[in-house]
Amino acid sequence: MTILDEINANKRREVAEAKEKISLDDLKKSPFFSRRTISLKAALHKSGSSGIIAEFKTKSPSKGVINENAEVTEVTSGYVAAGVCGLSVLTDRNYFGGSFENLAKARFANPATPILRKDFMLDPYQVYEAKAHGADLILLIAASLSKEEMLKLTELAKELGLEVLVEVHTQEEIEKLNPLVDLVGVNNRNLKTFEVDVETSVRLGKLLPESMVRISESGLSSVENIRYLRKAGFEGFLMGENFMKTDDPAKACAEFIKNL
Ligand SMILES: O=C(O)c1ccccc1NCC(=O)[C@H](O)[C@H](O)COP(=O)(O)O
Repeated sequence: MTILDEINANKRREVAEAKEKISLDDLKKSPFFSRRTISLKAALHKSGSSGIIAEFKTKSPSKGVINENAEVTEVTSGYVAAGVCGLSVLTDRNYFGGSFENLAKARFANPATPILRKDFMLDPYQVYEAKAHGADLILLIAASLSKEEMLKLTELAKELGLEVLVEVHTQEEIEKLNPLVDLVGVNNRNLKTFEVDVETSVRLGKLLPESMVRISESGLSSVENIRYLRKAGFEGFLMGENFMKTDDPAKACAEFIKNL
């Protein structure tokens, strides 16, 4: 069993429990449900965009505890002041220390910035949850879904006004993309071995449909990484640990963006 299999099995249990506690009708009553969402794609295409999508991530399966003191409002508003074009907030509690509370806090603090609900999405119920807690887009991990499942979740997200970022790590996973997908993220981290290789983005980037907005995810730690990936056609760069492992993630992010 890989870590992704384990996380997904746990997620299925969590979703079943959540459905018992909060009905779809209740999720639809959230004040966030009628909110107009913000496009990450548009933010990436704005002239002068840094392309950085900074993640609030306090722990991970590969690194354990990354930062136990970070406070979501302070860090995410600092990221926005630093010039990121989007935020990613983990909502998985067991493996990443995330929560819906963090997502809602980031939403309140950053009303004009696109926010990704970063979680392991397997069930349509989770798409409603994302909208109800203030997200603008969701992540679908191709390794966890069939082409048909991915299409259904994408259609629902689009219906609710959410953008869809599909994460791929292999050529076979690219075959699962559908025309409704807004952005494609190449994960540089192999979720079976945790090995990180930026060349994965360059290799798979060449195989992606021309029209797709490309995001490189994981293991990015230097300005040189970003320049190299920009030349390879990437417009977005999802970065978590590099900022979160410092005492002041927002300051680290500001210094990084200043040097881009
Ligand atoms: O980060 C992990 O250890 C991990 C393990 C299993 C599944 C997913 C995992 N990470 C999720 C992510 O996509 C990253 O948090 C994101 O790309 C940022 O990566 P990084 O900049 O390396 O923190």
